[in-house]
Amino acid sequence: MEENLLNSVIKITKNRDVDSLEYSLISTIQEFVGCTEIVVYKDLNVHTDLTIERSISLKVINGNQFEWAQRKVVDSPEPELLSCLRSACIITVQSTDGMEKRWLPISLQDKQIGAIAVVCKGLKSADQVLLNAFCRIYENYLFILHENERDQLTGLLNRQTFDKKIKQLIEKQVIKQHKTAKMDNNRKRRFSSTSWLAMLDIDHFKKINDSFGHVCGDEVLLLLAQKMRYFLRSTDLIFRFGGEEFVIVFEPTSFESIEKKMNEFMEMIRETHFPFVANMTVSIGMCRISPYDFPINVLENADKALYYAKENGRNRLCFYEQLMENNLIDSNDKSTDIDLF
Ligand SMILES: Nc1nc2c(ncn2[C@@H]2O[C@H](COP(=O)(O)OP(=O)(O)OP(=O)(O)O)[C@@H](O)[C@H]2O)c(=O)[nH]1
Repeated sequence: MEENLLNSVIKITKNRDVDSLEYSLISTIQEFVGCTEIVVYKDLNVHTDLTIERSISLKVINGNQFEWAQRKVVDSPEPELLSCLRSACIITVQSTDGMEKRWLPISLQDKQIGAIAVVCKGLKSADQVLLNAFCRIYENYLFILHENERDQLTGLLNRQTFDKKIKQLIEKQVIKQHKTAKMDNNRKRRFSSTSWLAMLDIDHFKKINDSFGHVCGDEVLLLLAQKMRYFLRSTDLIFRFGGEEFVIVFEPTSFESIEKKMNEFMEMIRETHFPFVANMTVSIGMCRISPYDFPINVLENADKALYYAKENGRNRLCFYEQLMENNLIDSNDKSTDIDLF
């Protein structure tokens, strides 16, 4: 038992990203505590209202089948989950059939950021100790990973995390493509939307820095990051690539909807009163993410579209595929300066 426990701690702390950490945590709780359901909830904290996401969950069906579910925003969180988040206390509810549901709070730098919910058949005190200990190990390790994955100024994902996240997304698309290939045509149409990548750069940002200093420039960057988190879906991935350049990876959707969404976003930025700047605008280059793309090619395509937007008036949204179709850029053009890590 002790050796198994040590091995499970080693397994948890071997992870190098938050998603795999949560997967390990749930598997370990299941192995040592034995629950019928385990869910990791996160408070996304992007809107003034609470926005809760189910980060990952495991359900045991018929005693031996496991059903994993991925990221999803929870529309109506249970009152016990909300109490757990607000009070930072463990909440337990017992039902008449002997089942028990327990919510354990998770904090990061003294701030409640989520909770782990488990459903079990009455927990012995040794199991309760174990469960608490696993949650604390997860919490400590989450802090380290969080520091590694996030940009210090804006709290957005950093450049180093991009490669790993986009590889995961492309892998998922390949699997989905294989599944879609077996579907009939009507269902295929519904599933045919692709993911998109946007590269966004503030126009004339240097002027803000030069006129008001870097601290004021930083404040503008911070406010823009908040606007992005507020405007975009919690499942879209937002990275700060450094300086005044941001990259967004969108969930699969049609060209029409992403174009509409990004035009609305640009309009919102134009209408926002940023400190020190009368009218701040951004330029955006976008491209599709296809299942067999290499991450660097996707970045290059978006960068070419962004370069075109900058060279042709700024304050514009340009799609790589449209520019190519209209022969406005050349696919062999090597004008981009993307870092290869
Ligand atoms: N405040 C602040 N400024 C930064 C940071 N990183 C880079 N910069 C500044 O961002 C500015 C980028 O300037 P340029 O690349 O010339 O771009 P621009 O002035 O936005 O012009 P266009 O992109 O062509 O519209 C430079 O002044 C950098 O010093 C940062 O973390 N904080």
